[in-house]
Amino acid sequence: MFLTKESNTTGYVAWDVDNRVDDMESKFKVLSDMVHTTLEARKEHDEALDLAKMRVSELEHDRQRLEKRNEVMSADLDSAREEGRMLRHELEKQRWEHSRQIDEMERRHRETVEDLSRQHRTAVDQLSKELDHLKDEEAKEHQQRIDGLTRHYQQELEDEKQKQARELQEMRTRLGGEQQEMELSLLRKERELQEERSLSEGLRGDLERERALKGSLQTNIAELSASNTTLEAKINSLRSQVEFLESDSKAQSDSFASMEARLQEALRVAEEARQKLIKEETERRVLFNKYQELKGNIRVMCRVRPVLDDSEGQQAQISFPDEKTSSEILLAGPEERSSLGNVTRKNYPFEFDRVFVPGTQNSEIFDEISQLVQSALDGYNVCIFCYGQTGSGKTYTMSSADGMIPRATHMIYDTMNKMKEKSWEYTMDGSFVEVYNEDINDLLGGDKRKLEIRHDDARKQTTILNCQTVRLNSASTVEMMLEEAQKNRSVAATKANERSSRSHSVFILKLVGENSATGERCEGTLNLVDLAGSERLKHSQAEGERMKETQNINKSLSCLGDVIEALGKGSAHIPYRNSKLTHLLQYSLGGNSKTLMFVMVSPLETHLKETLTSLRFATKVHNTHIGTAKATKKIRDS
Ligand SMILES: Nc1ncnc2c1ncn2[C@@H]1O[C@H](COP(=O)(O)OP(=O)(O)OP(=O)(O)O)[C@@H](O)[C@H]1O
Repeated sequence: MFLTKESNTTGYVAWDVDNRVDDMESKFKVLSDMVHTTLEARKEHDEALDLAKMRVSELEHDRQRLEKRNEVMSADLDSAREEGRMLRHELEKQRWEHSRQIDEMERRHRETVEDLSRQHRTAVDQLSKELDHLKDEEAKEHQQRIDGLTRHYQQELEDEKQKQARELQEMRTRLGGEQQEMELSLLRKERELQEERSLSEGLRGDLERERALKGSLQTNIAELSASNTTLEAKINSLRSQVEFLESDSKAQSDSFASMEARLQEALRVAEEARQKLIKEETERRVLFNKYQELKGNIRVMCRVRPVLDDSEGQQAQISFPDEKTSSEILLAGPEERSSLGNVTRKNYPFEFDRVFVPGTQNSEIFDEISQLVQSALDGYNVCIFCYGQTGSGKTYTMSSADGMIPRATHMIYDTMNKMKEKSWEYTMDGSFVEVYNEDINDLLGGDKRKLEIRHDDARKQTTILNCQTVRLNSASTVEMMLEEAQKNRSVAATKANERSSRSHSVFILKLVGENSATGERCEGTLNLVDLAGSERLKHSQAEGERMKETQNINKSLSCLGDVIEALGKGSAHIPYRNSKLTHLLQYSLGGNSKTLMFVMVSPLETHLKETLTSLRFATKVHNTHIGTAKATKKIRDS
């Protein structure tokens, strides 16, 4: 193929010479620029080469200079080495010289020391000889002084002995006299005790007499009120006669005057009888409470419930040996098998203030405690407990329809009404609480706020803040109150009995009496306490809520025991605050109050162990003697 004018090769057009010349020229220019640049670079390289060459010759010069210096320095080093060797030699020489001198000095020093020690030993020997001599002299002198002092003190001792013997003799004589006097005063005291005993016997007699007197007074009152009625009838008939006779005759007016005089006389006799009655009542109170004090302020009674039906199981062997005093109970313990196979039973006798056999009715029980209810009316703080295992009859005794609570309130009403004749006006307020898991709950509903215990130390009274109190002014209010309490207790548990065995219930009656004639005022409290089932003391396998309950019941029952024990011992600190129950009953347990504990006993063989535990606890309480009670009574400021 040939290039033609029409050839259309990109950037190359044949026959376009001018363009090709321009192109060539520009290429040539580029080439000449390149040559020029290369030449300049070469010139620069040449210059750099010259410079390097110069530097090489400089370095060569330096190397030669350094070599020369090196030679000089190695010559110096050689001479220094030679010098070092000579110095070492010199040092060795010096060291040898020194050690020789040291040895020499040591030898001389040793000789000096030996010399000195020889001198020292001689001096010490000399001194010890002198010391021995001095010691001998001193010892002799001391011995002489000791001998002198011994003689002197022996003389003094002898004198003192004689003096003591004389004094002993005198004391013996004096003691003999005093002993005689003591024996005499002991005899006197015994006589006084005898007299006190006969006085107490006398008091008992007095009380009996007072009782008889009271009976006769009551008959007198009845007679007087009968004669009063007759007199009133007479007065009426006389009045009509007077009206009739007032027609004016002298005889009529005389007879009217004599009748008037007789009437006045009758009224005066009636007033005298009334005054005497008031006085007798005050005396009765004093004698009655003295009699109570003689019996002791903590009393324990035992009640055995009957077997309810055959399905209850085998009956335990319980007997009541002393029918006369009704104060003993004898239990045949569980069967024990000896190694020879003989079966025996141990006997467990217990004695209390009173033991009630299974058939006893609530009315009989109440007869026994009515005196304590009377004490509450007389201004004492009284506490009646029911203690025992579940199902032993606590609730039956305390709050069944004819239990102690309704009976006590009825008796109080009757007494309150009778006391009005003797110028006593009473008010009775009741509250009902339960202590469950160390919390106090209001069994009468209340306002659901937390209950708090408040003590008034001056009045020896306790109040429960936020607790509903009901003024009990009729028998029906008590029944309504008990119903309400039972309802609230049942709400708290599926079975009412279940709850009653797990909590303590406390029925509190506050009694305030005022006598308008004598100005006397008294404030008493009657607490009726149904305790939680005591067998829970043992059941510790319970869990959760039940475990908490069991622990709280255990705690409060053992605290009750501790409080009674501390009171019996007369301890300075009584641990009332260790449980809610004892804290609540603080003023109703102890020296200033009267306490009665009922220990309830089941008649069944299966409950034998629990029965023994309950009776042992009750015996501990029975053996406690608590000091004299005092009524909260004062004469009103006039
Ligand atoms: N003296 C008695 N005469 C007749 N029945 C009685 C007597 N004592 C108890 N009972 C009956 O025995 C049963 C158990 O008595 P109660 O509920 O009073 O026992 P409790 O000790 O209060 O038990 P808990 O600790 O569970 O409250 C009741 O059915 C009750 O009526």
